[in-house]
Amino acid sequence: MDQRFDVTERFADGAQYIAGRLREGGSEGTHAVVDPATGEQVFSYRLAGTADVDAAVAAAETAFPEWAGATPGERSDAMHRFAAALTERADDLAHAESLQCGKPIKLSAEFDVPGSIDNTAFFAGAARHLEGKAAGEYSGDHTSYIRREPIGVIGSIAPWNYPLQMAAWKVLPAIAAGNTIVLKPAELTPLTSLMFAQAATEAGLPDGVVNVVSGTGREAGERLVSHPGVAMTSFTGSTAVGKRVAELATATVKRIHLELGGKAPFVVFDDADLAAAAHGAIAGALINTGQDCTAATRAYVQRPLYDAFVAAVADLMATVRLGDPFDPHTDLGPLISHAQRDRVAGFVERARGYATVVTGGEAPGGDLAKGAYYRPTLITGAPQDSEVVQSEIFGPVLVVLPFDSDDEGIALANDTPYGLAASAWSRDVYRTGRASREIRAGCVWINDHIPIISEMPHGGVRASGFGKDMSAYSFEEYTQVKHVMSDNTAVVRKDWHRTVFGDRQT
Ligand SMILES: NC(=O)c1ccc[n+]([C@@H]2O[C@H](COP(=O)([O-])OP(=O)(O)OC[C@H]3O[C@@H](n4cnc5c(N)ncnc54)[C@H](O)[C@@H]3O)[C@@H](O)[C@H]2O)c1
Ligand SMILES: C[N+](C)(C)CC=O
Repeated sequence: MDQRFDVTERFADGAQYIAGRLREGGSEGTHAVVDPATGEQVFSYRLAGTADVDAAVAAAETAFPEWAGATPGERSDAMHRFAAALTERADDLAHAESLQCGKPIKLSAEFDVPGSIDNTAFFAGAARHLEGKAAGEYSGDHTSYIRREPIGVIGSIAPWNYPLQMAAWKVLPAIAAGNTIVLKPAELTPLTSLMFAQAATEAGLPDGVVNVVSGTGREAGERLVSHPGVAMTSFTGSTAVGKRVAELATATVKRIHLELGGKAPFVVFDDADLAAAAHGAIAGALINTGQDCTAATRAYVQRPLYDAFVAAVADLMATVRLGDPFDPHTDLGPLISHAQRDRVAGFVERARGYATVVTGGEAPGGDLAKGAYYRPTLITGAPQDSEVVQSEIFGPVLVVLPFDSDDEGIALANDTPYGLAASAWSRDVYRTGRASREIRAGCVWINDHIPIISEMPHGGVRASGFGKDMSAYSFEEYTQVKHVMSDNTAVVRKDWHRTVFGDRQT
């Protein structure tokens, strides 16, 4: 463990952040945050029990009227201060993110943290842009107008792969719109969500606007989704858990937003820039050790480029530097846990029975043996209906398959239950245009794979869920539209009353 960041001291009061202060969880259980690069425990905390969730929801309910009643400009000012507070803490945030996830520090410092700060600044601006239809006399006798209102207390649940970014994506549009929130990060990775909430308080957001409960899905998560005081559930995680969350949220008629798993295709047409595509495949497949919902997982390469693409990707994979996440030269850190490493290895071992493991397919030895590391892995020859092509592996594994016609490439890209992201590689604008129209996904990149930006939405279709994170679309997810219709005629018996009462005099 890196000694520059004393987690135990920082979270000595506990890992629940309720009404503007840290406190111990009330569950019987404890949970250890483990540095996956070493297997050593970083921090142990008492998990949130259902009473902690209830207390957090109560704090959010108490804070709601004042926060919802603040002007958009006041909320915006507070969120600009929030962005500044995060900027001051950028190094600590990057450090904590790498410590709890095993992410290379260059990824935390150059992607996760600045991206989250930029999101905060974006939603500070979005707070002042409430969209609606024009007010007007649509019936002739009445003036109609739209109010865009906050929903209430939001209960959000996040995964472990990008804990800070996920906290930002859940919290920021919600509070910009005037809601208050209870966030449950994954139990493996609570640290940066807690620091994010602390920064909100330090920036002057009222106590109870942002609360964090650190607990398990079964106990804290299910209570949060079922809680009668929570008006909306927003969830990011696996499709399997998302289905359970949807069931629970539906039982209490909550609005739901589900960001679920992915199995992104990477379609390379025969006129593509081969070197660019091979580099893009490495970056897209290996970012965050492949633990990325939008990671390139299935490369479909048109036959004339297929052999050269496989060779180029295998060569590049051999140059990827696995190592200490805190070494600025490290490209690939460990997986989140030894259990996740073993899960990934299980997919690869089973694939040996029906496909070819071209490179990788093993954990490294030597100094890295105690961490949850796994070598970048390239698989060919897997049938389209096989497990490695159809299931989300969530590790540094890329499967490459050939295709012949453009029709076939697009059909194969669409042939999994998921629809989160995809990319198409070609120099021909008609081919990439067709791919962007016909591939069923929430995002299609052209000649790139992975970049995201605060102004544009992220979210899936089909088994990848529904709803949007980031952008003005996400802001709208966290507001509800109310129609106000005001009579202007001031007569007792209006024309339309005859539709109900007829012409009789009463
Ligand atoms: N679509 C996206 O934007 C996006 C982004 C990041 C990750 N993901 C997905 O997340 C998954 C990896 O993350 P994970 O392993 O943490 O996912 P997960 O579904 O196991 O857990 C996600 C969260 O749900 C909680 N949870 C578990 N069981 C629950 C229950 N019964 N009720 C309520 N909450 C429960 C967990 O504690 C965690 O906080 C992958 O499938 C990945 O694709 C999707
Ligand atoms: C958050 N994002 C889009 C970078 C990756 C999702 O796992």
